[in-house]
Amino acid sequence: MKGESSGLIIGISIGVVIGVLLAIFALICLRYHRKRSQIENSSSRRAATIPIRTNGGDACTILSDSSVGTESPKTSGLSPFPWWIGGPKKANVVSASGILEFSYKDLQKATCNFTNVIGQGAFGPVYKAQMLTGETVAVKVLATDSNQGEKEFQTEVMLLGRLHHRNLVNLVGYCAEKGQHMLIYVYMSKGSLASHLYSEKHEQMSWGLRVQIALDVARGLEYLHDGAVPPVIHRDIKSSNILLDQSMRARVADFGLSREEMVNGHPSNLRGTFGYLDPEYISTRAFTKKSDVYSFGVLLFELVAGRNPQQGLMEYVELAAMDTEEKVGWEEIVDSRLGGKFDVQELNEVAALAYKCVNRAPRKRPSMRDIVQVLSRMIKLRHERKYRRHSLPATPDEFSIEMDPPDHRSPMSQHQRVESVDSTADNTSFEV
Ligand SMILES: Nc1ncnc2c1ncn2[C@@H]1O[C@H](COP(=O)(O)OP(=O)(O)OP(=O)(O)O)[C@@H](O)[C@H]1O
Repeated sequence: MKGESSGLIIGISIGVVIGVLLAIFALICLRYHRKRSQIENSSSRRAATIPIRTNGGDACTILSDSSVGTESPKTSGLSPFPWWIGGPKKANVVSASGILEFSYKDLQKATCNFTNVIGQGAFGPVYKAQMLTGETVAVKVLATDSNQGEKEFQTEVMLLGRLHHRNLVNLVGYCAEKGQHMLIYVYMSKGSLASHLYSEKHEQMSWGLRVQIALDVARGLEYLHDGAVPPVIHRDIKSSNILLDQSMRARVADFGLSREEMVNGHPSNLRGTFGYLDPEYISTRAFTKKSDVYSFGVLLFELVAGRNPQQGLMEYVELAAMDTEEKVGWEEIVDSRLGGKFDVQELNEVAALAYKCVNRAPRKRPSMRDIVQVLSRMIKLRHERKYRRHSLPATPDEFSIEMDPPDHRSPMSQHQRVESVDSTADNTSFEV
């Protein structure tokens, strides 16, 4: 009798254990299917809503529409962040916007316990992170004293995640753990335009490169103003927010972040950076696309003159403008470090364009689309001149034209560059 009852107890126990195991298994299967369909939904939702420009070479190659698969990035070769395949398990959850969520632990490892500082901004420090796959990203840790709540942060990430362009420093992921908010961006190995303009440790930038950078920035802004849905106003265009990649192509950083300009540690109710701020915005407090155009105009003058807008650049420009006649006479302000190696006509056109951008009356300023047309036409003409020079004997005054710096880009990216010049060929007749 005793033996029978203990047999019964053992039988019931085994039954219960098997039952529990089966229930756990069923739960795991259910969760797996739910997660899979969630990822599929988010991917297809994203594919349908991301405003991706396909004209010319402007479509982003990192997170483009075609790179978004319907599988989890863990297993799919069509991951929105392809190099992450096979990375640590917890780190690649896809959020609703299609942006990857990284784990704090992995970022801690990748940044050598947050010691690889590459910069410090008003939001907080920026770290270089070496991922296990060998890829490098930049991790921006947002200040913990920020008032931004979890929900606002997720909303911001979702909004940022929609914006992709080859002239933007694209957001690739985020981390919201241990009370920290971090944004993970494409790593720009050559640092900021400001450091190239003002730091002794960099080589001087040629005139040709400066115009190319201006066009890259203009294209990034044109996308934000006219390509993104809804449109985005940058609000803080300045040389430290322009970052350069390995081949010195420029991308606009820090777009879409909500932040107030701090004065002595207190919010000033103004957003942007002194020296680049549209005077109209200062008086009306209304920031428009044309306020970005104003800041872009200041940036153009900065590229021409190699002077810091926070150290009297615009006063210097206003003085010089007294001796100019639209597209004539701007040589006076050119950066002496160019050693006279610049195309006089291009210089005058760029300066005249910049002067239109900083017009006190916003409606008289050109749009970013107009600006892209003027700059791309200038580069196209330069290419044509270069081509002609190769096929005809050079005339004496052509010797003063500065050649483009040698292009160290890959054959693929060189091809894209030619495409981007050609893509504007049909609509380059606009004159600002
Ligand atoms: N994606 C990136 N790749 C490489 N370096 C970066 C990247 N993002 C930022 N940095 C570096 O970190 C620095 C600080 O960047 P951050 O955007 O936080 O501040 P900032 O633009 O310099 O100033 P502010 O916050 O006042 O706008 C940059 O100047 C740059 O040198």
